Amino acid sequence: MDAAIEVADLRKTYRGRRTGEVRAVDGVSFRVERGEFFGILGPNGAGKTTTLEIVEGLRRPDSGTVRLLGRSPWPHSPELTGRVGVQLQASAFFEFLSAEEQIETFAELYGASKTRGAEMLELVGLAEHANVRCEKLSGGQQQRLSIACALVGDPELVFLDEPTAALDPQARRNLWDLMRAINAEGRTVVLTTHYMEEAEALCDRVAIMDAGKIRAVDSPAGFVKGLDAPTRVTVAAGQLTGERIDELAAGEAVSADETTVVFETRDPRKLLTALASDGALEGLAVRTANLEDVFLHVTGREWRA
Ligand SMILES: Nc1ncnc2c1ncn2[C@@H]1O[C@H](COP(=O)(O)OP(=O)(O)OP(=O)(O)O)[C@@H](O)[C@H]1O
Repeated sequence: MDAAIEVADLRKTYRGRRTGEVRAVDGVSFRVERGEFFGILGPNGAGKTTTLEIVEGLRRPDSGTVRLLGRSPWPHSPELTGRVGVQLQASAFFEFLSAEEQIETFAELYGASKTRGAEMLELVGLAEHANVRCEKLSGGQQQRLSIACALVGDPELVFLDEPTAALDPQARRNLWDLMRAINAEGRTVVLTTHYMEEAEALCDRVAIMDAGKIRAVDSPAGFVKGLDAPTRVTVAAGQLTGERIDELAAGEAVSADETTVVFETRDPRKLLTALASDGALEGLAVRTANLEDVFLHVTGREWRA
């Protein structure tokens, strides 16, 4: 079976009078398997949206090739229409339509039934707001409606471009559950995000993008493991003697001041067991490496989303 997406050496340069030349996409290649939850993670301006638009067939690259479910998305391929769902920005809605009218418009476009439209509103938790005009929906509700519209044609592959941008934490978590459910149904999901924890929580694999290039692709756990970074274990000072601190550090890095003792260990389980038996767990905080550390390692720059 063909891969869901195969992208080879994509390039796109924008030329503006004020901005000059911007190499938005600068030699991007990646492959997404069917059923995968694939993330493109990068700070603002990294080139995520441009990449996605090219892959979706909405924008033409200067060079490079894209295969979407085994076909070229450019020029427009009618065979891909129902098979691929693209989440449009909520601002693309007709604001005077109700949620129900909006999804029915999309359903018609994709040749889906009105019933399917109603089911999708139900799925994203908007059934009770079916008669509310789009402009009156909250930000989170509009994002959910745009996801419902992307799903109405029953696509195999769904593109979501920063779906949780500007949402409050609760609305974001709700959308995470929805995205997980969409993927669990067997659909391939491609998500762009500049939220580290979102990529970490949802994606099977993540492409880290910066300045028009994909710097690395791996699973979140694979990235962190590859870093081989120590775990930082912090406890409140005053619970351990200096001698005991050295003993527990067992030759690994440790720092102490008046308020805290910070161990950097590659064997956190052993250290935590020892701290527990010493009764020295007050103020305990454990921090393992995360994608932020990975970004720094991969790009040489601090994360600046
Ligand atoms: N239509 C355009 N004309 C000129 N420059 C553009 C255009 N669209 C994007 N750019 C520039 O190309 C670069 C990549 O933008 P793009 O929107 O693809 O990045 P992004 O990673 O999606 O960022 P964001 O999260 O801010 O949308 C940026 O420097 C941006 O200013």
